[in-house]
Amino acid sequence: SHVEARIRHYKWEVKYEYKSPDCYKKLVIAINGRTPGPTILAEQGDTIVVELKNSLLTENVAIHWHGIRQIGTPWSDGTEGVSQCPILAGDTFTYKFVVDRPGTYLYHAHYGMQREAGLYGSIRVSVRKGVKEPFAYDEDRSIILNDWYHRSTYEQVARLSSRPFQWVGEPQSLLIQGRGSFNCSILSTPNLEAGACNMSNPECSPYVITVVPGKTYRLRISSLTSLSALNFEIEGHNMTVVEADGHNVEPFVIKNINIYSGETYSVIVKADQDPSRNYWAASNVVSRPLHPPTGLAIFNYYPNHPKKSPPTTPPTGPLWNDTGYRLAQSNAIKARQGYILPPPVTSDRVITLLNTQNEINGYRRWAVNNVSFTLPHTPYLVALKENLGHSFDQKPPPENYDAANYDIYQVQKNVNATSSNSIYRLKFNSTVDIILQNANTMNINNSETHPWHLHGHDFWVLGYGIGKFDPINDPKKYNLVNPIMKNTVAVHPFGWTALRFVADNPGVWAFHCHIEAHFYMGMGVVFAEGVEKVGKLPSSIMGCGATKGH
Ligand SMILES: O=C1O[C@H]([C@@H](O)CO)C(O)=C1O
Repeated sequence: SHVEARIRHYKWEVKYEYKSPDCYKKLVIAINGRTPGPTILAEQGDTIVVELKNSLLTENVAIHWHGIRQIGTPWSDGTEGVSQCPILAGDTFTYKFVVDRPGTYLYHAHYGMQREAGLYGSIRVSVRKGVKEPFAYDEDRSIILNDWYHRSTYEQVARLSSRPFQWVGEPQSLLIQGRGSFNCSILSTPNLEAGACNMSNPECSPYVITVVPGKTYRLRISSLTSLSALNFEIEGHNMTVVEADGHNVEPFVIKNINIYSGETYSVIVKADQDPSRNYWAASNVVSRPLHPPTGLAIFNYYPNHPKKSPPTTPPTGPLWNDTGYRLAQSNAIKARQGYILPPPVTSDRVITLLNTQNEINGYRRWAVNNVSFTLPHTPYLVALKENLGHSFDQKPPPENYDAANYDIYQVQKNVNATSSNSIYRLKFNSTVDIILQNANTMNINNSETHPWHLHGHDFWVLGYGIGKFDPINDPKKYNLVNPIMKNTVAVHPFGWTALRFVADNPGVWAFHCHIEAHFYMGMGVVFAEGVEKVGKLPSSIMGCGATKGH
């Protein structure tokens, strides 16, 4: 039977407010007074309308709908410099798009480094009424994991753009659904003025997941960290992974889950342990040696008091440098039987992207194939669709690097890079393979984890490896049988990840490292396809650069 799709209308006001998510008071960017912002709850096929008022007073904004492909509405992707001009302070902008598939998605700021100021939230799209999911549960909960910095986003970008380079450092705390606990006693006295840090502030009491003994829970766990790769665990409980980035996964049971910024997972957890006590739900940083204390929430068995501390020591997570452990989980994820969308067996084009840390005029940058990404002042979508001439670099970025002579285990001999508005023009409906190749940073014996996120598409994850990608032998090992489709995937230290996607969504789409500082420092590219098929652009996305007065 035909079910009428609904319009879900939201009115949001984006505003700076003082909040204490981890007990330390700072300015955050809130939506209707909240961080994380309101959860968007919808059903497959619904239209989401978000009327966004920018009340930041002196700052622009843009919001990206992470995992939503924006088919037919590329101007609603919310990516400043790519799909729209920024929303000016005082202006109201309306995002309108269809959530065409069920699953767990996110939204967050996509302008400068505003995401890390707290502008983010969940999108949960349920199956149409009458449609049965291949797994059962009694309750459905969304939990966003995050890391948290005490410096303002202005200080962060100023540090990253300074010479000599000033790294943003490790976050001060880890948040679970917007709550963390910073140890105020380690602050020097002057910072304590006016109660700037108060560990008994109710705003930073741990998030509580209340469960009824014997019931089964679908927990939608996602990460929007600025920097950290995380491992999440519910003490004493196994988790069965059933969904990743909106796709059903062949179920697998794990004790804890590695999750990278921009990823979403659904896990099934049964409240089947000793109900006389509570348990810790914990997030721990992996892949970096220095890290903030464990992020803690309480897995509360009803009717115990939700604030009753579990009697045990919280889980500390796996060894931070156990890449093999994380690689094994990456390899364990397969598309679920009955839900497999097989990839085309061959591709039309292979683009290899070497990820390196570089310098330009002494400024620290990240680059792919030695080209560091900068956003143009005129959004590509408008520039291409309206033929606004040379408002961005026309020179195609490199499709490869000198693999035969490049040692991924050494600091690059010449760290100097160039910069560009790197845009790859893809033939409409062509099949494209991307090989993401990781390498040593500018520090000896160091390679980091990079979660890459693609806008406007899902890609098949064909394979992972450690070491340099072998273009002859590694493709023979690709999983073309039941690869999972995702929109965000990890590239492990000194490793490679191979992806395939079909360029079938008219528009211009960013593809970038989801680490906030790394994209800001140039770790990204842009894909354009079928722009001539894009409908009439709304004038509301214009008003900057060459689009002024257009
Ligand atoms: O971009 C980065 O800079 C630092 C470090 O390499 C600076 O030395 C780091 O860990 C990053 O991810």
